[in-house]
Amino acid sequence: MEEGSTNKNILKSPVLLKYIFDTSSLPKEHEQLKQLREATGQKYDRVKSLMNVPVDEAQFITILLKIMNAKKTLEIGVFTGYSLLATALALPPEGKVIGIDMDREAYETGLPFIQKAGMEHKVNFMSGDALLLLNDLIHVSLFYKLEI
Ligand SMILES: C[S@@+](CC[C@H](N)C(=O)[O-])C[C@H]1O[C@@H](n2cnc3c(N)ncnc32)[C@H](O)[C@@H]1O
Repeated sequence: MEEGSTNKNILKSPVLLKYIFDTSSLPKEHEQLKQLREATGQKYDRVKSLMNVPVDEAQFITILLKIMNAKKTLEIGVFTGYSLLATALALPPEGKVIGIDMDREAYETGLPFIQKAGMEHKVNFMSGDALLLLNDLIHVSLFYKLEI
């Protein structure tokens, strides 16, 4: 299977997928995303590593975020942070992404690459059960009339 590809890829034609990966997706992958993906593959088994979005899907998310001119995003389920970092890279300098995951160790596996990419200032990671934390976020923002 092509590096960075999984059976979760958007494209289902293996030949077209290989062409797009070789000529576009992999050459365009940000160096820190590549390193985060490799570090995830080294720490976790193949099945668990596949929890990260594949490279083509992350690039599709990037396009959507840019078209929308997104400034604030919420990521529920971060794992080692591949899509979190792809999101942070796509946001403008003042952009913010709140990431929630109960698995802090997984987030900390990807954190050095978020830092090396200079994106840590955009990321607010919350460790815990998203169902509970989202309720807290709603109540705090309503109480303080905050725009989260
Ligand atoms: C598929 S992975 C996320 C992958 C990530 N979005 C990416 O593409 O790089 C799903 C993550 O959701 C987390 N998760 C599952 N249920 C959760 C919950 N109730 N609250 C917080 N995190 C949860 C798991 O710990 C896991 O890390």
